[in-house]
Amino acid sequence: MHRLLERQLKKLLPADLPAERLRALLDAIDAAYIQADEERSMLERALELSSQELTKRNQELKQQLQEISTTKQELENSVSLLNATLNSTCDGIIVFDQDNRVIACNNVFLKMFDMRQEVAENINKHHIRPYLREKVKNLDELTRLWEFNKRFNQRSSYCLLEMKDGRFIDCYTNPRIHEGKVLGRVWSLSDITELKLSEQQALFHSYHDNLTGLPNRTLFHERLTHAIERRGVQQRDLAVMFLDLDGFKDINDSTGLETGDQLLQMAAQRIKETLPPETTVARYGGDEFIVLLENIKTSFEATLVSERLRSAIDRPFTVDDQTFHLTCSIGIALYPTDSRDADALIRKADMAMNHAKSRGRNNCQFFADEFEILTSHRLRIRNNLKSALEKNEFNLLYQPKIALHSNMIIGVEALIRWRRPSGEVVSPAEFIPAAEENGLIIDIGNWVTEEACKQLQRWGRENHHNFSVAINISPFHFQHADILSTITQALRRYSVRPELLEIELTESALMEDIEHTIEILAELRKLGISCSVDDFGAGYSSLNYLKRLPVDTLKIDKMFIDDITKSQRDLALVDTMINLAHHLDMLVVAEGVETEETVHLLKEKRCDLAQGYYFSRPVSGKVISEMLTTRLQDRA
Ligand SMILES: Nc1nc2c(ncn2[C@@H]2O[C@H](COP(=O)(O)O[C@H]3[C@@H](O)[C@H](n4cnc5c(=O)[nH]c(N)nc54)O[C@@H]3COP(=O)(O)O)[C@@H](O)[C@H]2O)c(=O)[nH]1
Repeated sequence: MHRLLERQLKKLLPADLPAERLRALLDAIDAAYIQADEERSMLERALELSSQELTKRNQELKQQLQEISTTKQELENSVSLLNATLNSTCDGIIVFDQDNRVIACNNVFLKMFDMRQEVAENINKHHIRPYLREKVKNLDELTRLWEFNKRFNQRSSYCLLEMKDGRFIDCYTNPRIHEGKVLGRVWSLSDITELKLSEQQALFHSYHDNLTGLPNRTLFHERLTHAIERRGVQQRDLAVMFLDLDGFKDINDSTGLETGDQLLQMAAQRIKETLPPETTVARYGGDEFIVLLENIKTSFEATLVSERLRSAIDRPFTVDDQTFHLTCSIGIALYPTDSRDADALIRKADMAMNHAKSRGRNNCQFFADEFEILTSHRLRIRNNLKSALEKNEFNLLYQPKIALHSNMIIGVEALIRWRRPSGEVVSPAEFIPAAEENGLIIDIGNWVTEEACKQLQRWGRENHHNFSVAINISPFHFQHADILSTITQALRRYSVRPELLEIELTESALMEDIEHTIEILAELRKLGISCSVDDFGAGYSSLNYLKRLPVDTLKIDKMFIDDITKSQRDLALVDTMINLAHHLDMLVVAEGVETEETVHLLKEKRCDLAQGYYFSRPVSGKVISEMLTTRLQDRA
């Protein structure tokens, strides 16, 4: 204790205060001071400590604030990046949390579903369904996807939405997974309408014919196969009808492709309209159509349908003020009678159609087993042609052409024959079409040219000059081979004058590529080789082409000549053809003359030349030599 305080206390306290009590008092005061000192220093210490703590805390808080601000900045950056990303994709995006609440969606999504932002944000599973029902056609598909997502919440899933407004929307969903826990789902939606439409278009084109819009042969085959499968259960019959427009190629060749196309479209429409709406009608090829009749009870039903089809095609067609008359040939194969197999039914209906055609067109024919034999015969012919050429099984016969005013043979038509080693003679009417199919017609045509020139040389050596040979050139040969060089080489090889050779071309051959034809005929004419139009009137005769073509002779088809003695109409037609040819400075040959009466009438009508069994059947070159010698002797 401070000495001054101690002295003051002693002065104030009674002097008789016992020393031990004074001591105790002073000690107590001393102790109180010491304690107060201690407390003060403790307080000071405490104050000092809490100030340090506050400073530290303050610093920490500052740091935390800094961190929060940085985090906020980063968060804002991320959100803006996320929004920019969401809105820069072409896909609609919508993100859900685990309770199916919308967390985010982009503008594409809003536009896709014609939805406002606040509506999207408040979507929940209760009101989304009626909303989607209004827009989505195949809601079942979406329901299926939701169920799948619920069951397999860690998997991605997909569905295609068909919207009621015709759009197609592709939906992909992916789970949002964090540390193994599913936090929700991200849906990505793309509008694939254009893709889908072009896919549908491509699919349509692969199953339909471009020109007529009818199913094509692939689709027909599929439908027939399905119908056969269903038949197994239902036990009802089917009919496959093969329909081919008669002589359509000639029309196409003479009028041009555009008119031909329009006619095909009109014919397709007529066929469709004639049949019940559920019937499958397909375009099988150029002018071929095929029909599938389901649930027929008797073959008579098929006959009735084919009659309806034939009369529908029989009505005149008008294209650009031009009227066309078409007919068709129909072949029918029945399930299960003719076959239980789709390919076989089509093949047999085709065979029956070919048979209907060979019976004179505008016909309907049911399949019969013997057609298969006929077809295989045709196939055999086709396969044997090559070796026939190599083995020299062909020969030429010659049919005289008579000048009606003088009864003299002025030339011959060369007609090919095929004599098989067995002795069987195959008619050119059978093997020429087969040779045209397999391309051998060019080799055969070249052989005929060579052989005819060789024979002309022989006749020349026998002093039969000024006497021409006409050779038949097939359309395929004329259009696809270098006919000019074949002919000039053969003429040169056998030293034959070009004026002695004539070529015969049918109307269809002449019209196939008219400009090319005119060019070649002009070249031939320059060389001195003449040309005649064979079977005039049998094809689709166009006076327009006659005017333009450099042809010298017109050969009237046998079918017009046959009846001129009985039919005034036919006689009038032949008369008109003769006059027409004369006006165009052409000679006229009547084909297939068989009677004296016919010859008489032809002379009356001033026909120039005639050819036919009345004068002579086709005979060998040797017989022709004899004929020429006899006539020369007769004249002498
Ligand atoms: N590309 C080639 N085609 C040829 C060749 N040789 C013949 N052919 C063509 O084959 C078809 C059938 O010919 P073919 O059996 O020889 O019959 C011809 C005559 O024999 C026959 N004809 C002649 N006169 C009469 C008759 O009075 N009555 C009667 N019933 N038939 C008769 O007509 C055929 C002549 O036809 P066309 O040539 O049309 O004038 C036939 O289309 C031949 O063209 C060949 O080498 N190449």
